[in-house]
Amino acid sequence: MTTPIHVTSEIGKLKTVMLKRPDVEVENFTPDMMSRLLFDDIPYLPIAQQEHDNFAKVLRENGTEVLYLEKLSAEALDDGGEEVKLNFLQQMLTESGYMAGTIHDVLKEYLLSLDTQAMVNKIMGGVRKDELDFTPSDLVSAAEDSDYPFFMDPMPNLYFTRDPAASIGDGLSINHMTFAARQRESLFMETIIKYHHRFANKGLNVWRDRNHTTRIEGGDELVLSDHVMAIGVSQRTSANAIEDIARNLFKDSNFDTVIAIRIPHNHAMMHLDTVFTMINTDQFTVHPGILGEGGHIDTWTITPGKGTEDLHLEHKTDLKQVLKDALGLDDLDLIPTGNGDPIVAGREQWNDGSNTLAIAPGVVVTYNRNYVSNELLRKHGLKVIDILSSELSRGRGGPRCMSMPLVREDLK
Ligand SMILES: NC(=O)NCCC[C@H](N)C(=O)O
Repeated sequence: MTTPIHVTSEIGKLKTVMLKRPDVEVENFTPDMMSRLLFDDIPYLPIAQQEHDNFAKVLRENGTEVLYLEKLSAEALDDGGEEVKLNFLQQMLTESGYMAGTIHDVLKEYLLSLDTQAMVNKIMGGVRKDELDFTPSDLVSAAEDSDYPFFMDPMPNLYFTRDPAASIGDGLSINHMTFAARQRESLFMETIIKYHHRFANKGLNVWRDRNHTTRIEGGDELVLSDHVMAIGVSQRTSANAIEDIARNLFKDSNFDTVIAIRIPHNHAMMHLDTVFTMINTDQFTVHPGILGEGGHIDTWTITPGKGTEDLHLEHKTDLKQVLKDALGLDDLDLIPTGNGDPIVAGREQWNDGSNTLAIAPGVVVTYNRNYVSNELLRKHGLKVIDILSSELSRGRGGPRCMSMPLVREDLK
C-alpha cells in the first residue's frame, strides 16, 4: 500500500496532485501592495480561474486525481474538531500580528461566525477593515497606519502550492518561507497532514517542519530519483536549511545525495524550478542565464559524512557531469529555455518557460505563451501539453509552481 504521499521522482506518472484554485486573494490588493505580496501585476480573476480550471482538466484527462488545498484545509479542521479549529485560528491570528487584544477578539469572533470552508476562504482572501463594523481605539492600532485597508492580508501566492511544502519519498517538508507575504501559507499544509483523515496517522515523515528560522521553499526542492535530490541555493532557500534537511533525509530515508545548486538571488529566478526542471529520465530544461562560461555553475554534492550528523560536501561546476554521476547516466540532454536566444530566453524564463510540470516521463505541461521553448521541447521528442496562461503567469509561477504532487508512480 502506498502512503498518501509518495514521490520518488520528478517525472513518474502523476497520480495525485494538490492545487489551489485562484480566488479573491489574487485581486484583493492595490498596486502599491504588489511588490510586498510578490506579484508584478494584478490578474483578472475570472480568466485566471478559467485558465486554472483548464489546467486541472488537463491533469484529470491525463489520469491525475486533483485535490484542492482550500477544501483539504476545511476538511482537516472539521476532522480535527472544535479545539483544533480554535488552535488553528489562534495560530493564524498570531502569525497575522494579533496574538491577543481587541482586534484579535473581533477577528476571532467574525471568523468563527463563518462555516469552516467560508472561514478558510476568508483567511486566504484577506480581511478588509471595512468588512467589520469596528474601529480600533487601542494604542497599538492608533500608532499604526490607519489608511492601511486590511486587518489580515490576502495570500495571493497560495495557488503556487509547490512552495509551502514539498513531497519527498513517503513524506514531506513543511516549509518556513522567506518572505512575510508567504509565511502563513504553510500552516494550512501542517494542519492537513496532522488532522485530515486522508493523511493523519498514515506514517508520513516530516523531514523538516515549519518551526525554523532558516528558510526553504518547495520550488527549490527537486526529487531527481529515489535517492537523489537537487535543492536550489536561492533567494528563498538558505544553505543552512539545505544542510539541515540533508541530515534528516540521510538519517531516516533512502536519500543519500543532495545536490545544492546555486542560482542568482533575484525575483525572476526566485526558485531553482524557475530555471531548471527535470522532464524525462535523461532530459532537463535549463535557463541559459544561470550557466557561466562553458556551461558552469556552482554545485555542491552533499553525501553522508563519517559521523551521524556529519556531511561530506564536494564543490563542482560542471552541472551536466554532476547530474550524470548522481543519476548514473551516460549522457543527458539539457534543453535551453528560449532555444538559447538571449531575448527569447529572458522573456520566456520571465513567464516560466523553464517551469515545466512533468506528468509522466517525457510528457510535460507548460504555458502556451512560451512557444519557442515549447517547440524546442517537441523537437527534443517531448510530448508538450500547453495550457492557457495570460493571467496565471502574472503571479510569476508556472505549471510546476502551481502543483504539489502527492503521489507519483515509481519509475521502473
Ligand atoms: N516554485 C515557484 O517558482 N513558485 C513561484 C512563486 C511565485 C510567487 N509570486 C513568489 O514570489 O513566491
